[in-house]
Amino acid sequence: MAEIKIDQLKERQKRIRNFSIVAHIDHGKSTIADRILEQTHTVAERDMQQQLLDTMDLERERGITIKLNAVEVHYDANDGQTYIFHLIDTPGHVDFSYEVSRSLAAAEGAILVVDASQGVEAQTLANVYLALDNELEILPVINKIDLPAADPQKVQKEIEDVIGIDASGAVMVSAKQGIGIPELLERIVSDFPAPEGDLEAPLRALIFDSQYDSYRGVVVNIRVREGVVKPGDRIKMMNTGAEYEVTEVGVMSPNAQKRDYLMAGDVGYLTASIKDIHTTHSGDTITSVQNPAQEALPGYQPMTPMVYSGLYPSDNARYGDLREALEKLQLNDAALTFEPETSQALGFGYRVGFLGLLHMDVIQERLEREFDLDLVTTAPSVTYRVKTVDGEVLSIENPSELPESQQIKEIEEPYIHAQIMVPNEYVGSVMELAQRKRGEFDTLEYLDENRVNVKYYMPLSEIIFNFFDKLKSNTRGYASLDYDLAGYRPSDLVKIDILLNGSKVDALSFIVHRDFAVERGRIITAKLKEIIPRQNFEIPVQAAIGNKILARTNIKAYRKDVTAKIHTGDPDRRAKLLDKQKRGKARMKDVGTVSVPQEAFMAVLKTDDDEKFARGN
Ligand SMILES: Nc1nc2c(ncn2[C@@H]2O[C@H](COP(=O)(O)OP(=O)(O)OP(=O)(O)O)[C@@H](O)[C@H]2O)c(=O)[nH]1
Repeated sequence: MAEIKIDQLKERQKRIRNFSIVAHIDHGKSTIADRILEQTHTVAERDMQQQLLDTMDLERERGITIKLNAVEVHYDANDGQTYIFHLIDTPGHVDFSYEVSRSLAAAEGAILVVDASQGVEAQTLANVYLALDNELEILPVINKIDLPAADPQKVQKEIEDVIGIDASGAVMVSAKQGIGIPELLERIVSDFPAPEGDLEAPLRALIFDSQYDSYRGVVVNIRVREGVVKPGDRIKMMNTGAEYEVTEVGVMSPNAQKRDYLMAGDVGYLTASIKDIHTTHSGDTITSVQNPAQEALPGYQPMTPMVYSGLYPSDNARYGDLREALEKLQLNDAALTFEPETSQALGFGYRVGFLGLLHMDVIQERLEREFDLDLVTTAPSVTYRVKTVDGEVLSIENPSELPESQQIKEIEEPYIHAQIMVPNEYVGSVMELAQRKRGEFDTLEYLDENRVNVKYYMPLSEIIFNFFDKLKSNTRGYASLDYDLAGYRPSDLVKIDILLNGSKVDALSFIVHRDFAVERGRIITAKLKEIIPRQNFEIPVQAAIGNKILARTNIKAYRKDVTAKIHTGDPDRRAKLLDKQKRGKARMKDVGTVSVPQEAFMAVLKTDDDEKFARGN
């Protein structure tokens, strides 16, 4: 490779713009990103497909962004120069806000997208504060101006009143119809600063993500802060101390493109035949072995999982595969934590920490799809803090580990501070729901004449059990929610054990407020009766606190052969049914003498839906 000329690099650096797009979910980030790729001819028209940056199948299927994605785009501006954009798309769901904060740390600017018909929502605020914390330049964009319900002027005023930033120059866009995109591209050049960063200083590059590739080893995504890195350089991870020789550097555009070098200001990837996944951590700094930097860059704050659940392979022999899969996923998902645990009912598995139920769902699905695992998952639980009579303080992530009640002095549970933005007319039903979920009212603020921000303190455990879905359905989809952890508070909590055929099934235990204990006990036994298939003996299902039985029902003896009724002789149909039955079996766990399907372990999550039936209204 020809020698790198520093003057040329300096010239190039002035033409770089690194920015991220932040918004509330569904306000149109991914569509705007698609339009930018299209109008800069980064993707040939024939290859253009919707949501181009959502590369995971899962993202496309669900229409949501899960992972951040960084893409290099070349833009020929009106001033005759070609600019290099690094566009970092980010997720909007509250569970993935850690991805947002990591991408913001790699950018100088943030495009703030607000839907012209919806206005400022809870995650608009949360994300814009993250951007302001990272000292990013903010460019407001009002999207979906084509919608009949669009009111851009009102939204402009709302951005100023609620967020407190100048929105007079907001770019008016319809990503769907391509309106306003040329102006947006010009404004990226004029409003966002070029990156700074000494090109001649020792290399310092922040790792913001990585993936495992079985051929090339770990592919590390970096933002270069200082210096230059190129193939052949010897590099060192400053925290883990591991050293490697760089084999390739490049950028995503949107597919991988090799480059001769990456320099201060660039966002790209690097490979170095890294086979040991334990040496590469998001938030670590890469430096040069020959000319090392003195100090690492500030990393990321470690994430605190909100919920824990037990993950067990259906086939116990695949315990090792599950560990390997979790380790590989962790590379790509810094918020994932796990520790081995054993269950009498389920055998060897892991207690895995997640940022929320969507995160849990996504991880579970990725494990099954990308690593071909069949999993049994236990119901999620928050971390309880237990003070014992001996003066010990225990952290309990698995309900079955709660000590006997006579050992417990006090149980504390995590609370959150929730902000719920909602039109006036729904305030009543939001408050009713929050109250029912043991919420404690904090304040109510008017956003404008017809929208309100309602704030509550609530137990986290109530939020994870369907609160968001309920909030949405009670407000016809208008409410948006954001929350922060707000410490621990003592609560009158009890553990409910479930007994099948007289034996306690540890993986089915759960913790609940004493006031709801009997009701939940009844609902869950009824649910389990529905879910667990009849067997050739009668199975009593009981819910108990200690030795006290709260509820009991029986699953009658009976064995059903689903194919017996098919007299058509259609071998295809018969084969299909048998196949379905077989696949269903893979998800069964033999617990003592009873076969329990996966669904049963999640039944406690569903108990909430049936509360109104239990109450008879
Ligand atoms: N009418 C109209 N619809 C739009 C416009 N921009 C985006 N949409 C639609 O709004 C929906 C959400 O758009 P996305 O781009 O997926 O939103 P997002 O903010 O990236 O969502 P997440 O990736 O899930 O956070 C999609 O159905 C888009 O087709 C627009 O300018 N006008």
